Amino acid sequence: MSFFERLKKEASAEWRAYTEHPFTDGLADGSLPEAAFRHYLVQDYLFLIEFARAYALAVYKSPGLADMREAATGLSAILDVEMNLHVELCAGWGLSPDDLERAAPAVEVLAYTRYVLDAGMRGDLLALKVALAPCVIGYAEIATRLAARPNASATTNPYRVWIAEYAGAPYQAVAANARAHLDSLAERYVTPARHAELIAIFKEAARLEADFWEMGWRAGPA
Ligand SMILES: Cc1ncc(C[n+]2csc(CCO)c2C)c(N)n1
Repeated sequence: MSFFERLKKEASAEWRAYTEHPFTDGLADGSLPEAAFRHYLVQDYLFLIEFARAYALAVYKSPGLADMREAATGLSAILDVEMNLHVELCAGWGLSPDDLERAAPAVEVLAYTRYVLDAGMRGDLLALKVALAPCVIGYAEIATRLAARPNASATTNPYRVWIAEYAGAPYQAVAANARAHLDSLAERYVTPARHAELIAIFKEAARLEADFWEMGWRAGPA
């Protein structure tokens, strides 16, 4: 079993609560209230700014050049690709990138991003990549599941662009690379004594992902 599979198995309750959250079903069939999606997306823009810092920290924490390049690719995927999706979708509501940057961050954004940055600052690159894994690999898994649903790509589904972005080949390749890199780091740096520490980090990050969906979900009409 790969290191990533092992993490997922050990954290199966947290992983399911995150990847099968009702918010994701609402995206798949288009039933998610717009207010919920909008709140999520604005907060996610702020989240991505902080996540870019975590990838920059991964560059700094990299023992070798190959690790550094992998982290730099992740940084660029956020700043040059993923945030464009947010800017385009938010422009549809009349929100500019400046408006997004000026929004007040929700506690869920602060909790998650501070947790990941702290795990990376006190730990090594492997600990940081374990904290980043639910985010990067989880979204690929979620989008693949959603894209297979009957209404996911229907023109009547307002969330089809979001699903297509994360289910599409370019993003799936980013996630596959992240997964392969995590497994290779684990081969180099995991010792039996570290398992508990790494599983705890993975569980916590998955739990904070579920809280992030929950934040969006609560912003929809009751
Ligand atoms: C709460 C939250 N979790 C995960 C992602 C997805 N994501 C964040 S960084 C990154 C790597 C490359 O862009 C990916 C896929 C998100 N947007 N928001």
